Amino acid sequence: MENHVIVPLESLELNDGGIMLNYDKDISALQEEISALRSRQRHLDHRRQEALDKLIDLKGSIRVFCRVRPSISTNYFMTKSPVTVEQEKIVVRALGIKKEFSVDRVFDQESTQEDVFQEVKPILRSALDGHNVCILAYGQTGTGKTYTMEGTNGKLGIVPRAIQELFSHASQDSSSTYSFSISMLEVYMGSVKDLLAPRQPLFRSTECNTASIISILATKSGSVEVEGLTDVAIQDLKKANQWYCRGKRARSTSWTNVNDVSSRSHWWVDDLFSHKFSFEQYPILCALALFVCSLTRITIKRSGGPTEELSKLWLVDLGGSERLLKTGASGLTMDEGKAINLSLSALGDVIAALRRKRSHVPYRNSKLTQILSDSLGDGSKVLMVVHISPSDDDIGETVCSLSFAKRARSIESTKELSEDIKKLKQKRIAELDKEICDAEQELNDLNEQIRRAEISLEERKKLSSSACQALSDDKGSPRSTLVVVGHIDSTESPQATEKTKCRASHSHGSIPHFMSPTVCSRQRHSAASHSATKPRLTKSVNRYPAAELSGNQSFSYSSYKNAAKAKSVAFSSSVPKLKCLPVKSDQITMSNNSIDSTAASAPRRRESFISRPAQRAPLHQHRRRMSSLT
Ligand SMILES: Nc1ncnc2c1ncn2[C@@H]1O[C@H](COP(=O)(O)OP(=O)(O)OP(=O)(O)O)[C@@H](O)[C@H]1O
Repeated sequence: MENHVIVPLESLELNDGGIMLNYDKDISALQEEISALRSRQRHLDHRRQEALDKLIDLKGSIRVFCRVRPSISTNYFMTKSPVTVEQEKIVVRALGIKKEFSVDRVFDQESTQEDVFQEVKPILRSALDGHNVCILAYGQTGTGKTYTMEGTNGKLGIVPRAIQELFSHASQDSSSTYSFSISMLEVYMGSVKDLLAPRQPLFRSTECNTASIISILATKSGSVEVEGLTDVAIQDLKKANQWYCRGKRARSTSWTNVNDVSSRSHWWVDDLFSHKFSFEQYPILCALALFVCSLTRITIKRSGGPTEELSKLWLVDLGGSERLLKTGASGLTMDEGKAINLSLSALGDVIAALRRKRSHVPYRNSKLTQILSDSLGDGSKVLMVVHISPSDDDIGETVCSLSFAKRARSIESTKELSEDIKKLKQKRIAELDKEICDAEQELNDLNEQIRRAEISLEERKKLSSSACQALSDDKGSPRSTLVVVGHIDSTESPQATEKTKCRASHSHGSIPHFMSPTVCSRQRHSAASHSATKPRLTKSVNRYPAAELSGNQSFSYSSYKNAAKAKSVAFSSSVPKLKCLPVKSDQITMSNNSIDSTAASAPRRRESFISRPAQRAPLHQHRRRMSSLT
């Protein structure tokens, strides 16, 4: 079986040393092109990052959103909701009192998971750019924190969408290499439980409990490490989802173990008298269900730039404490209530201190704020989604949650911006948005260009090594054939070009391309009918008498010099020159219908030549074999 190596004609250079394959030059030209594209890509990405930073800072690096849960009341005579919303404002009316709360964005009852995620997306880009990011869901139980963060099967929440987005971006960004890892934990009454560690039911025994307690360390560089926390490398989206689901299961399992409670959401109201647990158990269950903060951490490692960047994306479902008051819990439960209230109020204090740019930020006041301390402060981006219920019954808790939100964004709420400044701010935000959009568009185009250049480079490299092999491997691969593909005649029809392309591709197969009788005979015809090309051919060859022409379909070179000159006349190519490989003249036999000396300036068409370095078969032998086929 013969091996055919297709070589573009332009890659041949003939000089005193012989016929050259000049792939190296072509490869280095492509490498240079790729490196120029990459440098443009880095520059653009830097510009995009700067614009995004400015945009996020302008919008506020601590942003507070509010989401209103749809009404779930089945009461047809339900009174009008006390909560009304505007784009950036919530108004609560009760007992003739009207309270207004400003937030950065309100998601009303009709808003979808996609609407929420669109607002979250820019902050994720920030995490990929190397900033620590923290997204927190806060609110009364049953208001949709888990729905927003996790979602349901058909309506994915922020966490699965964020994971998808990270992987999707990583696969598109050819300027950097990203690696991700995931950790999941719960903070409960000042203890930390590792959700991805080998499973140990939290409440089965004291040993299990203590085994789950992990300490929090601050490193010299200022970053925070949760000592002993399982951190799993996630190579792809599928693995990421598997680990995320495992963490979620570990979380629900702990509740199931205690009480056979399948969900932490609505069970407590409906099941209060449903005989699932005794009245004595109930306050404890409430406390457990309400006061656990669930945290998912995605660690992002980005390399490819001058330095390796490491950032954390925290996705936090905060426990709510309000229901405790309604349950009349006492004893242990009240202690738990205090613990969670401490956590949440500590978080409020931290956020308020950061908003006011205070020099002292009280991170150490709770485990939660300690864990999040390097992701809430300077250079980090924080997003809190406060959840409220539209129901009249929950008015007290709604006001509590909104007061918390107000506290978190205290600077903005106390110092309202004038209309002019607001307009200027909006204008600048729109400009930055456009800048980011344009940069992203250009980056996508660049990515595509780089991808194509890399494919060409790979092809060149493969071709180069195959051609070298075919030319140099006299003994080892005696039957390898070099098929030279080049442009010759600008007058050939597109259909013929297609056929010759096809022939070139078929020459990879077991029948050598020059043995294809149909194409040859067609081309013989074609060459004969194109009498205009003949004089040019004769002219070019006549200038170099050593070049032998046989009929109108093939010729062979008997001297390198002549061949080199003939080629330079017939195919002076603008394509970068490739790797030089000396070959004896009789190793290459060119078979062709006609050669047009004007081809260099004419549009290219592909034509095939055959070189058989190993066999060194003279041209008449080729013809004999061809005729024996027909
Ligand atoms: N925006 C929404 N659209 C549709 N359904 C919602 C929405 N928000 C919440 N729900 C539904 O309301 C119920 C309670 O929501 P969820 O369990 O997310 O509340 P939660 O605040 O996480 O409660 P807990 O604090 O107990 O975990 C769920 O059945 C959920 O599907």
